[in-house]
Amino acid sequence: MRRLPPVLIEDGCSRELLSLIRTILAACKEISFRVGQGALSGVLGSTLDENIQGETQKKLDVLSNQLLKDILLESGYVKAIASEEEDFTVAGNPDAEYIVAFDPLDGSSNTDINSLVGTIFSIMRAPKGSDAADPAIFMQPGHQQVAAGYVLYGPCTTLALTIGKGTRIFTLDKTHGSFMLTQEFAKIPEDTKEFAINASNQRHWQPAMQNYISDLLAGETGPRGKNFNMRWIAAMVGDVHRVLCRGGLFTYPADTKDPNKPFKLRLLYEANPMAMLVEQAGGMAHTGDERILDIDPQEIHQRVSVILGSKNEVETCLGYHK
Ligand SMILES: O=P(O)(O)OC[C@H]1O[C@](O)(COP(=O)(O)O)[C@@H](O)[C@@H]1O
Ligand SMILES: [Mg+2]
Ligand SMILES: [Mg+2]
Repeated sequence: MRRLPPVLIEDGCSRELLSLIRTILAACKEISFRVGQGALSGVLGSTLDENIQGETQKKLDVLSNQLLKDILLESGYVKAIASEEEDFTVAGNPDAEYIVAFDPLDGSSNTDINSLVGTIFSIMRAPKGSDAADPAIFMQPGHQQVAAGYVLYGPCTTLALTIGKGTRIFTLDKTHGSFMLTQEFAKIPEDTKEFAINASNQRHWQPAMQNYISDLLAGETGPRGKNFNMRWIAAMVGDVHRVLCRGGLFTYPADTKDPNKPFKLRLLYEANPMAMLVEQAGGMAHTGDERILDIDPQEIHQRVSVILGSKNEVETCLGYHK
């Protein structure tokens, strides 16, 4: 079984990018350990604080963010970082080549129930001559990402990673702390009978999504002529991992529940990296209006609607949006 560094070098990964990825993974190994300690870690439960997006921060959100931020900034490999748990971008080494956006702990409401959580990251090049303190360096469409990945802290700790040459899956060998290649190339089946959506929002969806989901639920007796199963982990990282493993459609569509917040998932550190991983595994990732990776971001915590997964099923869903 092969370790991560030689695999990435074979894929043409530069030494500097490899060092940056290994730096992120060093923090993720520490997060994996803390998450795995559960109640023994002393960091379950919520803080008294909210992030800039008005969401209560879990103690593990804050700890994971601090671990990633410290190790990345100390490494000298990043010019700037953007995080779900930071109000603004943070400047790093002005001479570094890369910038990193991350969701330190995705699905953090799952920490208290011993369910799936993960870290999602997106790596881009800093534009030449850019100022490390200028948030505009993150305003690049997702197709410019040079690498994207997530680390899923589940019964085992799994890394899905792409540097634009397919999506590979690694498993953390906790006996010696190395990520080992356990799936050469993830390939999302084009067809599926499984979908994931938070159905409690159903009455707030737009008509296109209402119609699409009601046709899935009608199963054999409806226009689709086949039965569909439904799953919802409440952590995008867990739902996308299932899609990478066995296909499916995952969506968090626009809704009218809160007129100030029509979308849930964040573009820079949730939708973009997941879209790259999914496309590199042969799937599709769309908002309903456009390809996620083609969106020009306007601000670091921007939210978007997400429809991703098995190609033919995403296309069918998009057919309802025309
Ligand atoms: O609360 P809901 O509607 O089930 O939303 C779940 C979604 O929210 C998220 O948990 C948001 O991520 P964070 O935990 O990083 O805020 C997604 O991972 C997930 O798909
Ligand atoms: Mg998240
Ligand atoms: Mg998070």
